[in-house]
Amino acid sequence: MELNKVAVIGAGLMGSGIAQTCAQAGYEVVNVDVFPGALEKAEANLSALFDKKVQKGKMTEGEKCEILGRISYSSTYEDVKGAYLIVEAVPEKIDIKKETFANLDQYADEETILVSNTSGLSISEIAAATKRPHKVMGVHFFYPAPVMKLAELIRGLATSDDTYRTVREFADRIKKTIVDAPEFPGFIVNRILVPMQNEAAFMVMEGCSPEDVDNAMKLGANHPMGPLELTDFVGVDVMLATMTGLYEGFHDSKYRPCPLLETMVKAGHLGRKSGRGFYKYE
Ligand SMILES: C[C@H](O)CC(=O)SCCNC(=O)CCNC(=O)[C@H](O)C(C)(C)COP(=O)(O)OP(=O)(O)OC[C@H]1O[C@@H](n2cnc3c(N)ncnc32)[C@H](O)[C@@H]1OP(=O)(O)O
Repeated sequence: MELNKVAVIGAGLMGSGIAQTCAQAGYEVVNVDVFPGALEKAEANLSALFDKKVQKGKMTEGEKCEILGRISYSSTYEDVKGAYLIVEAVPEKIDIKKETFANLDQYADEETILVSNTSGLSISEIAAATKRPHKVMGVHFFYPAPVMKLAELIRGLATSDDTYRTVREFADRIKKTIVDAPEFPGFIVNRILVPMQNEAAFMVMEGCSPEDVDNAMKLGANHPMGPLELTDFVGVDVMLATMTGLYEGFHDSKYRPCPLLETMVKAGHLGRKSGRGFYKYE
Protein backbone atom coordinates (compact mmCIF):
# COMPACT_ATOMS: atom_id res chain seq x y z
CA MET A 1 0.00 0.00 0.00
CA GLU A 2 1.34 3.43 -0.97
CA LEU A 3 0.81 6.35 1.40
CA ASN A 4 1.06 8.64 -1.61
CA LYS A 5 -1.71 7.00 -3.62
CA VAL A 6 -5.39 7.82 -3.28
CA ALA A 7 -8.39 6.80 -5.37
CA VAL A 8 -11.46 8.89 -6.10
CA ILE A 9 -14.61 7.07 -7.14
CA GLY A 10 -16.87 9.07 -9.45
CA ALA A 11 -15.70 11.55 -12.09
CA GLY A 12 -18.64 13.96 -11.95
CA LEU A 13 -18.41 17.58 -10.79
CA MET A 14 -17.40 16.64 -7.24
CA GLY A 15 -15.25 13.56 -7.96
CA SER A 16 -13.16 15.24 -10.65
CA GLY A 17 -12.65 18.30 -8.41
CA ILE A 18 -11.55 16.11 -5.50
CA ALA A 19 -9.14 14.23 -7.78
CA GLN A 20 -7.71 17.58 -8.92
CA THR A 21 -7.37 18.77 -5.30
CA CYS A 22 -5.46 15.62 -4.30
CA ALA A 23 -3.17 15.75 -7.34
CA GLN A 24 -2.39 19.42 -6.65
CA ALA A 25 -1.35 18.39 -3.13
CA GLY A 26 1.14 15.90 -4.57
CA TYR A 27 -0.85 12.65 -4.38
CA GLU A 28 -0.87 10.06 -7.15
CA VAL A 29 -4.58 9.78 -7.93
CA VAL A 30 -6.64 7.21 -9.77
CA ASN A 31 -10.08 8.55 -10.69
CA VAL A 32 -12.49 5.67 -11.23
CA ASP A 33 -15.88 5.88 -12.92
CA VAL A 34 -17.81 2.97 -14.36
CA PHE A 35 -18.98 5.24 -17.20
CA PRO A 36 -15.98 5.79 -19.53
CA GLY A 37 -17.73 8.87 -21.00
CA ALA A 38 -17.56 10.54 -17.59
CA LEU A 39 -13.80 9.94 -17.40
CA GLU A 40 -13.19 11.45 -20.83
CA LYS A 41 -15.24 14.51 -19.90
CA ALA A 42 -13.43 14.92 -16.56
CA GLU A 43 -10.02 14.69 -18.23
CA ALA A 44 -10.96 17.18 -20.96
CA ASN A 45 -12.48 19.67 -18.46
CA LEU A 46 -9.44 19.56 -16.20
CA SER A 47 -7.09 20.04 -19.11
CA ALA A 48 -9.14 23.06 -20.28
CA LEU A 49 -9.20 24.53 -16.74
CA PHE A 50 -5.42 24.20 -16.45
CA ASP A 51 -4.91 25.71 -19.92
CA LYS A 52 -6.80 28.77 -18.69
CA LYS A 53 -4.61 28.95 -15.57
CA VAL A 54 -1.48 28.80 -17.76
CA GLN A 55 -2.88 31.56 -20.00
CA LYS A 56 -3.63 33.71 -16.90
CA GLY A 57 -0.07 33.12 -15.63
CA LYS A 58 -1.32 31.30 -12.53
CA MET A 59 0.39 28.04 -13.44
CA THR A 60 3.37 27.11 -15.64
CA GLU A 61 3.12 24.60 -18.48
CA GLY A 62 5.49 22.38 -16.46
CA GLU A 63 3.27 22.47 -13.34
CA LYS A 64 0.24 21.69 -15.48
CA CYS A 65 1.89 18.60 -16.98
CA GLU A 66 3.19 17.48 -13.59
CA ILE A 67 -0.24 17.65 -11.91
CA LEU A 68 -2.09 16.11 -14.86
CA GLY A 69 0.56 13.37 -14.92
CA ARG A 70 -0.33 12.41 -11.36
CA ILE A 71 -3.96 11.60 -12.30
CA SER A 72 -4.86 8.39 -14.05
CA TYR A 73 -8.38 7.45 -15.14
CA SER A 74 -9.90 4.01 -14.88
CA SER A 75 -13.27 2.32 -15.34
CA THR A 76 -12.43 -0.62 -13.09
CA TYR A 77 -12.38 -0.91 -9.31
CA GLU A 78 -9.31 -3.13 -9.55
CA ASP A 79 -7.18 -0.01 -9.97
CA VAL A 80 -7.91 1.17 -6.41
CA LYS A 81 -5.40 -1.41 -5.20
CA GLY A 82 -2.45 0.21 -3.46
CA ALA A 83 -4.38 3.33 -2.39
CA TYR A 84 -4.22 4.04 1.37
CA LEU A 85 -7.38 6.14 1.19
CA ILE A 86 -10.34 6.16 -1.19
CA VAL A 87 -12.82 9.01 -1.55
CA GLU A 88 -16.22 8.08 -2.92
CA ALA A 89 -18.17 10.75 -4.84
CA VAL A 90 -20.92 8.83 -6.65
CA PRO A 91 -24.55 10.06 -6.93
CA GLU A 92 -26.32 10.90 -3.69
CA LYS A 93 -28.55 7.79 -3.47
CA ILE A 94 -28.12 5.45 -0.52
CA ASP A 95 -28.40 2.26 -2.62
CA ILE A 96 -25.68 3.43 -5.03
CA LYS A 97 -23.43 4.45 -2.11
CA LYS A 98 -23.91 1.08 -0.38
CA GLU A 99 -23.22 -0.88 -3.55
CA THR A 100 -20.10 1.20 -4.21
CA PHE A 101 -18.80 0.63 -0.67
CA ALA A 102 -19.48 -3.11 -0.89
CA ASN A 103 -17.42 -3.17 -4.11
CA LEU A 104 -14.63 -1.06 -2.63
CA ASP A 105 -14.52 -3.36 0.38
CA GLN A 106 -13.81 -6.23 -2.02
CA TYR A 107 -11.18 -4.54 -4.16
CA ALA A 108 -9.37 -2.19 -1.74
CA ASP A 109 -6.45 -3.38 0.38
CA GLU A 110 -7.41 -4.53 3.85
CA GLU A 111 -5.87 -1.47 5.55
CA THR A 112 -7.37 1.09 3.18
CA ILE A 113 -9.64 3.78 4.61
CA LEU A 114 -12.89 4.41 2.76
CA VAL A 115 -14.26 7.93 2.82
CA SER A 116 -17.63 9.13 1.54
CA ASN A 117 -18.27 12.61 0.18
CA THR A 118 -21.98 12.26 0.93
CA SER A 119 -23.63 15.60 1.63
CA GLY A 120 -25.96 14.17 4.23
CA LEU A 121 -26.54 10.41 4.11
CA SER A 122 -25.73 8.27 7.14
CA ILE A 123 -22.05 7.31 7.35
CA SER A 124 -22.96 4.47 9.73
CA GLU A 125 -25.40 3.04 7.18
CA ILE A 126 -22.85 3.30 4.35
CA ALA A 127 -20.18 1.74 6.61
CA ALA A 128 -22.48 -1.18 7.39
CA ALA A 129 -22.24 -2.24 3.71
CA THR A 130 -18.58 -3.13 4.38
CA LYS A 131 -16.71 -5.50 6.66
CA ARG A 132 -14.56 -2.60 7.84
CA PRO A 133 -16.98 -0.05 9.36
CA HIS A 134 -14.20 1.18 11.69
CA LYS A 135 -12.30 2.30 8.57
CA VAL A 136 -15.18 4.29 7.07
CA MET A 137 -15.74 8.02 7.53
CA GLY A 138 -17.36 11.03 5.89
CA VAL A 139 -15.43 13.93 4.37
CA HIS A 140 -17.81 16.44 2.84
CA PHE A 141 -16.22 18.68 0.21
CA PHE A 142 -17.85 21.76 -1.33
CA TYR A 143 -18.18 22.72 -4.96
CA PRO A 144 -15.83 23.67 -6.57
CA ALA A 145 -13.69 21.34 -4.45
CA PRO A 146 -10.28 22.78 -5.45
CA VAL A 147 -11.38 26.28 -4.46
CA MET A 148 -13.58 25.83 -1.38
CA LYS A 149 -11.50 25.78 1.79
CA LEU A 150 -13.75 23.68 4.04
CA ALA A 151 -14.02 19.95 4.66
CA GLU A 152 -16.62 18.65 7.11
CA LEU A 153 -15.44 15.50 8.88
CA ILE A 154 -18.15 13.08 9.95
CA ARG A 155 -17.56 10.03 12.09
CA GLY A 156 -19.91 7.08 11.88
CA LEU A 157 -20.83 5.11 15.00
CA ALA A 158 -18.03 2.60 14.34
CA THR A 159 -15.28 4.94 13.01
CA SER A 160 -12.05 4.30 14.94
CA ASP A 161 -9.79 6.98 16.39
CA ASP A 162 -6.98 5.79 14.09
CA THR A 163 -9.18 6.29 11.02
CA TYR A 164 -10.19 9.75 12.22
CA ARG A 165 -6.53 10.73 12.76
CA THR A 166 -5.47 9.52 9.30
CA VAL A 167 -8.36 11.32 7.63
CA ARG A 168 -7.50 14.55 9.47
CA GLU A 169 -3.92 14.27 8.21
CA PHE A 170 -5.24 13.72 4.67
CA ALA A 171 -7.46 16.84 4.97
CA ASP A 172 -4.48 18.85 6.27
CA ARG A 173 -2.31 17.69 3.38
CA ILE A 174 -4.87 18.80 0.81
CA LYS A 175 -5.03 22.13 2.67
CA LYS A 176 -8.62 22.03 3.82
CA THR A 177 -9.83 23.66 7.01
CA ILE A 178 -11.65 21.05 9.02
CA VAL A 179 -14.82 21.15 11.09
CA ASP A 180 -16.30 18.17 12.94
CA ALA A 181 -19.92 17.76 11.91
CA PRO A 182 -22.63 15.65 13.55
CA GLU A 183 -23.93 12.59 11.73
CA PHE A 184 -27.30 14.15 10.98
CA PRO A 185 -28.69 15.00 7.53
CA GLY A 186 -27.05 18.04 5.94
CA PHE A 187 -24.22 18.04 8.50
CA ILE A 188 -23.51 21.76 9.17
CA VAL A 189 -23.32 23.73 5.92
CA ASN A 190 -26.08 22.08 3.91
CA ARG A 191 -28.47 22.11 6.86
CA ILE A 192 -28.28 25.89 6.86
CA LEU A 193 -27.49 26.67 3.20
CA VAL A 194 -29.90 24.39 1.34
CA PRO A 195 -33.12 25.49 3.15
CA MET A 196 -32.15 29.05 2.13
CA GLN A 197 -31.86 27.97 -1.53
CA ASN A 198 -35.18 26.14 -1.15
CA GLU A 199 -36.83 29.28 0.24
CA ALA A 200 -35.46 31.24 -2.72
CA ALA A 201 -37.11 28.71 -5.08
CA PHE A 202 -40.43 29.23 -3.23
CA MET A 203 -40.10 32.97 -3.86
CA VAL A 204 -39.68 32.36 -7.61
CA MET A 205 -42.72 30.05 -7.47
CA GLU A 206 -44.64 32.91 -5.86
CA GLY A 207 -43.68 35.30 -8.68
CA CYS A 208 -40.33 36.92 -7.80
CA SER A 209 -37.72 37.01 -10.57
CA PRO A 210 -34.57 34.93 -10.02
CA GLU A 211 -32.48 38.05 -10.76
CA ASP A 212 -34.20 40.03 -7.97
CA VAL A 213 -33.81 37.22 -5.43
CA ASP A 214 -30.13 36.73 -6.30
CA ASN A 215 -29.28 40.43 -6.42
CA ALA A 216 -30.97 40.93 -3.06
CA MET A 217 -28.82 38.26 -1.41
CA LYS A 218 -25.61 39.33 -3.17
CA LEU A 219 -25.99 43.02 -2.39
CA GLY A 220 -27.95 42.81 0.86
CA ALA A 221 -26.09 39.92 2.49
CA ASN A 222 -22.76 39.94 0.63
CA HIS A 223 -23.10 36.39 -0.67
CA PRO A 224 -20.65 35.67 -3.54
CA MET A 225 -23.46 34.06 -5.56
CA GLY A 226 -27.22 34.41 -5.18
CA PRO A 227 -29.04 31.29 -3.90
CA LEU A 228 -30.54 30.49 -7.31
CA GLU A 229 -27.29 31.06 -9.19
CA LEU A 230 -25.70 28.72 -6.67
CA THR A 231 -28.44 26.13 -7.20
CA ASP A 232 -27.77 26.20 -10.95
CA PHE A 233 -24.02 26.01 -10.26
CA VAL A 234 -24.22 22.93 -8.00
CA GLY A 235 -27.13 21.30 -9.88
CA VAL A 236 -30.87 21.62 -9.23
CA ASP A 237 -31.07 17.82 -8.86
CA VAL A 238 -28.23 17.75 -6.33
CA MET A 239 -29.83 20.52 -4.31
CA LEU A 240 -33.26 18.83 -4.42
CA ALA A 241 -31.73 15.51 -3.29
CA THR A 242 -30.10 17.26 -0.31
CA MET A 243 -33.35 19.00 0.63
CA THR A 244 -35.26 15.72 0.33
CA GLY A 245 -32.61 14.12 2.57
CA LEU A 246 -33.24 16.77 5.24
CA TYR A 247 -37.02 16.29 4.96
CA GLU A 248 -36.87 12.52 5.18
CA GLY A 249 -34.05 12.45 7.73
CA PHE A 250 -35.62 14.81 10.29
CA HIS A 251 -39.29 13.94 9.52
CA ASP A 252 -39.94 17.66 9.85
CA SER A 253 -42.23 19.58 7.48
CA LYS A 254 -40.06 22.69 7.76
CA TYR A 255 -37.71 20.97 5.28
CA ARG A 256 -40.37 20.26 2.60
CA PRO A 257 -38.76 20.65 -0.84
CA CYS A 258 -40.19 23.38 -3.08
CA PRO A 259 -42.45 21.81 -5.75
CA LEU A 260 -40.89 24.09 -8.39
CA LEU A 261 -37.56 22.28 -7.89
CA GLU A 262 -39.26 18.93 -8.43
CA THR A 263 -40.87 20.17 -11.64
CA MET A 264 -37.56 21.57 -12.88
CA VAL A 265 -35.77 18.27 -12.29
CA LYS A 266 -38.55 16.36 -14.09
CA ALA A 267 -38.18 18.77 -17.02
CA GLY A 268 -34.42 18.27 -17.12
CA HIS A 269 -33.71 21.87 -16.08
CA LEU A 270 -30.76 20.88 -13.91
CA GLY A 271 -28.80 24.12 -13.98
CA ARG A 272 -25.53 24.91 -15.73
CA LYS A 273 -24.74 21.30 -16.57
CA SER A 274 -27.92 20.90 -18.66
CA GLY A 275 -27.84 24.42 -20.14
CA ARG A 276 -30.94 25.55 -18.26
CA GLY A 277 -32.03 25.99 -14.66
CA PHE A 278 -33.24 29.22 -13.08
CA TYR A 279 -31.18 30.83 -15.85
CA LYS A 280 -30.25 29.83 -19.41
CA TYR A 281 -26.65 29.05 -20.36
CA GLU A 282 -24.94 28.96 -23.77
C1 LIG B 1 -23.36 20.15 -3.06
C2 LIG B 1 -22.58 20.08 -1.78
O1 LIG B 1 -23.10 19.08 -0.92
C3 LIG B 1 -22.53 21.37 -1.01
C4 LIG B 1 -21.97 22.48 -1.79
O2 LIG B 1 -20.98 22.35 -2.46
S1 LIG B 1 -22.78 23.93 -1.66
C5 LIG B 1 -21.89 25.02 -2.70
C6 LIG B 1 -20.76 25.71 -2.00
N1 LIG B 1 -20.12 26.60 -2.93
C7 LIG B 1 -20.36 27.91 -2.95
O3 LIG B 1 -21.11 28.44 -2.14
C8 LIG B 1 -19.66 28.67 -4.03
C9 LIG B 1 -20.00 30.12 -4.03
N2 LIG B 1 -19.28 30.82 -5.10
C10 LIG B 1 -17.98 31.23 -4.99
O4 LIG B 1 -17.35 31.10 -3.94
C11 LIG B 1 -17.36 31.88 -6.21
O5 LIG B 1 -18.39 32.39 -7.00
C12 LIG B 1 -16.48 30.87 -7.05
C13 LIG B 1 -15.27 30.45 -6.22
C14 LIG B 1 -17.23 29.65 -7.49
C15 LIG B 1 -16.00 31.57 -8.34
O6 LIG B 1 -15.24 32.66 -7.97
P1 LIG B 1 -15.06 33.93 -8.95
O7 LIG B 1 -14.00 34.76 -8.35
O8 LIG B 1 -16.36 34.53 -9.23
O9 LIG B 1 -14.69 33.29 -10.33
P2 LIG B 1 -13.31 32.95 -11.03
O10 LIG B 1 -12.31 34.07 -10.92
O11 LIG B 1 -13.69 32.50 -12.40
O12 LIG B 1 -12.76 31.68 -10.24
C16 LIG B 1 -11.95 31.79 -9.09
C17 LIG B 1 -11.06 30.57 -9.04
O13 LIG B 1 -11.90 29.41 -8.90
C18 LIG B 1 -11.57 28.45 -9.92
N3 LIG B 1 -12.81 27.76 -10.31
C19 LIG B 1 -14.00 28.33 -10.61
N4 LIG B 1 -14.89 27.36 -10.90
C20 LIG B 1 -14.24 26.18 -10.80
C21 LIG B 1 -14.61 24.84 -11.00
N5 LIG B 1 -15.86 24.51 -11.35
N6 LIG B 1 -13.69 23.88 -10.78
C22 LIG B 1 -12.43 24.19 -10.42
N7 LIG B 1 -12.01 25.46 -10.20
C23 LIG B 1 -12.90 26.43 -10.41
C24 LIG B 1 -11.02 29.27 -11.07
O14 LIG B 1 -10.15 28.50 -11.87
C25 LIG B 1 -10.26 30.36 -10.34
O15 LIG B 1 -8.99 29.89 -9.97
P3 LIG B 1 -7.70 30.80 -10.21
O16 LIG B 1 -7.94 32.01 -9.36
O17 LIG B 1 -6.56 29.97 -9.77
O18 LIG B 1 -7.72 31.10 -11.68
